[in-house]
Amino acid sequence: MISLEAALVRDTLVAKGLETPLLPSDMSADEKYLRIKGLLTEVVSTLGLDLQDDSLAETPHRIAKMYVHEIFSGLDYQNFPSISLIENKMAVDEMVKVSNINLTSTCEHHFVTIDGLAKVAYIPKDKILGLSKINRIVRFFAQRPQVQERLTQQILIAIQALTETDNVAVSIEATHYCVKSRGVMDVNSSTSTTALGGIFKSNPQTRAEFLM
Ligand SMILES: Nc1nc2c(ncn2[C@@H]2O[C@H](COP(=O)(O)OP(=O)(O)OP(=O)(O)O)[C@@H](O)[C@H]2O)c(=O)[nH]1
Ligand SMILES: [Zn+2]
Repeated sequence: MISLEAALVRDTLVAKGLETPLLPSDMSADEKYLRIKGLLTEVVSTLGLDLQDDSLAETPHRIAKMYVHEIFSGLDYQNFPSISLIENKMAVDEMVKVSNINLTSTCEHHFVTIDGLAKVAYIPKDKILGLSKINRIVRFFAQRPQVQERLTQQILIAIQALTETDNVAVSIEATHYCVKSRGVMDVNSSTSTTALGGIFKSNPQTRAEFLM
C-alpha cells in the first residue's frame, strides 16, 4: 500500500507523461535484491574478479542492497516520504524558497553519480508544506536512475500536486560523473536545469527573484 500523497504524485506524473519509464512488476524488494545479487555475481566474476577473496565476496550483496534499498529506492512509491501539510491560516502569499538542498542522484545512462544542489520555491495558496518535506521530495526523486531534466520536472510536479498550486520553481546545478570520471573526462563543467510553473514562468520579476 502506498500513501494517498504518493498515489497523487504518481498519477499526476503519469498523466503529464513525466513518470520514469517503468515496467509493471509484482516482485517484492527482497525478490529484487536476490535476483540482482545473482546477476551481479555473474558481472563481477565475468570481469575476472575472484569472488572467493574476502574483500570481493560480499560485493554482489552490497551492490544489490545499494540498488534496491539506497540509490534506487525512489523507484518504489512505498518509500515516498510522509507529507505534512498545514492550512495556510497565516495567509502567506510570498515566496518560500529552500536553497542548497544536497542532491546525490545516479545517471540512468551510465549508473554513475550525479552530485549537486537543488533550489525549490513555491508561493503558498491554501496549504503550507513542512519545510523538510521539500528536501525529502528532492531526495526521493534523486534516488532513481535519472536524467537531470526529468528529475527537475518530477520535483516541480510533485510539489505542485501536493501544495495545490502551479506557483512552484525548481533548479538544480550538478556535476555528472559520467562526464567527469569517464567519457569526455571534463572535471570542471556543471549542468543547470530549471523547471518553472505558474507565476515563476509568466512573471520575469518572480523568476528573477527565484533564480538570484
Ligand atoms: N540530457 C542529459 N544527458 C545526460 C545526462 N546524464 C548523462 N547524459 C548524457 O547522455 C549521453 C549518452 O550518450 P551516448 O553516446 O549514448 O553514450 P556514451 O557513448 O557513453 O557517450 P559519452 O558520455 O560522450 O562517452 C551522454 O552525452 C551523456 O553526457 C542528463 O542528466 N541529461
Ligand atoms: Zn551518464
